[in-house]
Amino acid sequence: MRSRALQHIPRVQLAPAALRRSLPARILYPARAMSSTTQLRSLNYDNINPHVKAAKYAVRGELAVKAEAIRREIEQDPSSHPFDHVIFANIGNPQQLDQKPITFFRQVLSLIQYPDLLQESNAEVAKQLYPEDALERAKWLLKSVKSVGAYSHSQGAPALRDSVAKYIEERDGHPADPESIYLTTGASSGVNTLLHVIASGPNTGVMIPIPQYPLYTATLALLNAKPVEYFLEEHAQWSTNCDDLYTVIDKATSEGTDVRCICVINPGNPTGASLPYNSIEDIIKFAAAKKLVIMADEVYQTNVFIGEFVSFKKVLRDLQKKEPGTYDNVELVSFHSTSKGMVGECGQRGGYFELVGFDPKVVQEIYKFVSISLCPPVGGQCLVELMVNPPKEGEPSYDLYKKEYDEIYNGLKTRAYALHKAFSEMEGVESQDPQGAMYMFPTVKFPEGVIAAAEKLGKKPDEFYCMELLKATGVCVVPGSGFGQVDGTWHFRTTFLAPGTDWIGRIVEFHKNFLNTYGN
Ligand SMILES: Cc1ncc(COP(=O)(O)O)c(C=O)c1O
Repeated sequence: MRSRALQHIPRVQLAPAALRRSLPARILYPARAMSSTTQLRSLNYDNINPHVKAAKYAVRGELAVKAEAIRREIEQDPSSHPFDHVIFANIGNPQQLDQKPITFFRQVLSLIQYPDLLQESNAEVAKQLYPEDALERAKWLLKSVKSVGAYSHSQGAPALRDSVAKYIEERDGHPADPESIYLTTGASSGVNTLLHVIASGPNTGVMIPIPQYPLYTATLALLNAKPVEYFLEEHAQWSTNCDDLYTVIDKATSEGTDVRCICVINPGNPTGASLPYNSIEDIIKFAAAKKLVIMADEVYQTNVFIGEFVSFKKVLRDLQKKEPGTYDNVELVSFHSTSKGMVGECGQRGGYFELVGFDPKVVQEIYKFVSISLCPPVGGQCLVELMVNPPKEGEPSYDLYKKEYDEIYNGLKTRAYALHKAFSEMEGVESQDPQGAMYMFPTVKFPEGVIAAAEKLGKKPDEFYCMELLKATGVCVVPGSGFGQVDGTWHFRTTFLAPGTDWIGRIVEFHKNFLNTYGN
C-alpha cells in the first residue's frame, strides 16, 4: 500500500533514478501530474489571485513571446527564418533598438558606481577619461546620496528632488515644491502608487483614454477597480472630445460607479497625439466640475514633433491665476520618466511624480505607501537628476550632449515620417500625422477574406495580421486590440525606434502579399 504522501505521485516518478533518466518526459510527468492543479503544491491556476489572471498586458503578450522564440531559433540556426533578426517594434525600448545612451549620463553614472575613480590618487587617470563637469557632477551626486548602494529617503534624495523642482519651474514658469515630488522606479511605479491609493473597492471608476497604454487597464484589473473608457477621436488626430467626457462620466455615475479620476496620456501612447493648450484647459475644467483627480502621464514630453508640449501643471497654475479660487482644489499628479525622450534609459528605472492640490492626510498615506517599498533605485534617481539638469551651454560636455540629443531626436522624426509615408501607400491603411511619442497606430481595413481566415484560427483579424507579419518579416508589432479600439475597426501599434528604414519596406511588401493571399 502506498503511503498517503505518495499517492499523488505517478508511479513512474518513483522508479529508480537510472530508469527515470531514460524515460521521456511525457511518460514521467503525465499531463495530470504536470498541470498546475497538482495537489503537491499550494498554488494552482484555480486558487491564485483572480485579479492577476484578469490583467492583460498586450505589449509583452503572445506576439512578444513568439518574437523571442524566433530570435532564439535564429541564434541557433541563422537559416531557420526568411530574415536574419527580429525587430522588437512592440515596445518603446530605445536602447534595445540601438539608440545610443547619452555619453554625459553614462560617464556620471559610471563614476557614481565606481567612486574610487574620484579619489585623489586616481585624479590623473580620471582626468584622461572624463570631462571636468562629469567629475564634478558625480562628486555632487555622491555627496547628495552618499552611495548608490545605500537606501535613500523613500521619496527620493532631497537634493535630487530640488533639481526636479527647478526643472519644472523653468519648464512651466510656475514654482514647484520639492516636498511634493516623489522619485520613482520608472513612471510605472508612480502610476501603480496612485491607482492603489485611488481604488477603494470594485465600485471605484477611473476614466482612461481608448486607445490607452495597457498599464492602466492592467493595474485597474489587479486592483479590481473599473476602467471608465473615453474614446479618442481618430479622425481628428486622436484628439480628446471634451463634451464626450461629460457624457461618459454621467453614464458611469448613473450606473452606480464612483468615478474618481481621469487619466490622460500626453503625448499619447499608442496614438502619439499631443494635446493643445485649450484641450488641457477643458480637461482641467471638466475635472474641477466633476471633482476628479487628474493623472497626467507626461513621459513623452520631449518626444514632440508637431507643436509644443504643454504640461497640465502649467495650465492648472495659469487657470488658478486667471480665476482665483475656482481651481484651488483640483488634484493633479503628473508623471515623468527617464525611459523615453532622448534619454531612453528604460532599464535604469528612473522617474518621478509631482502632486498638486492633494489633501495632506492623503499625501501622508501616499508617502506611507511608497515607503513600504523603501526607495526607488538610487542610480535611477541620479539619472533623473541628470535628465532634468543636463550640461548647459559653455560647459565642457555641452556640445557633445547637444549633438547626441539632436541626432536621436532627428532620427526618431525621420523614421516617424518614413513610416507615415509607407502607411499612406499601403492599401486599406491610414495613419494620422506623426505628432510625437514613439509610436504610430495606423488603422487597417481588412477584407472579408482576412476576417474569415482569422476567425477560423480563433483570432481577431488584427492579431492574425500581426502574427503573420512577425512570421514573414521578423517585425514584431502589437495588435490594436491590446490598447482598445472602436468596435469593428482594426489597428496595430509600431514604434519607430528601429534603426534604418529597410524594415519599413518589409512591412509594405508583407502587406501586399497578405492581401493577395487573403484578400477575397
Ligand atoms: C504612456 C506610458 N506611461 C508610462 C510608461 C512606463 O514607463 P516607465 O519605464 O517609466 O515605467 C510607458 C512605457 O512605455 C508609457 O508608454
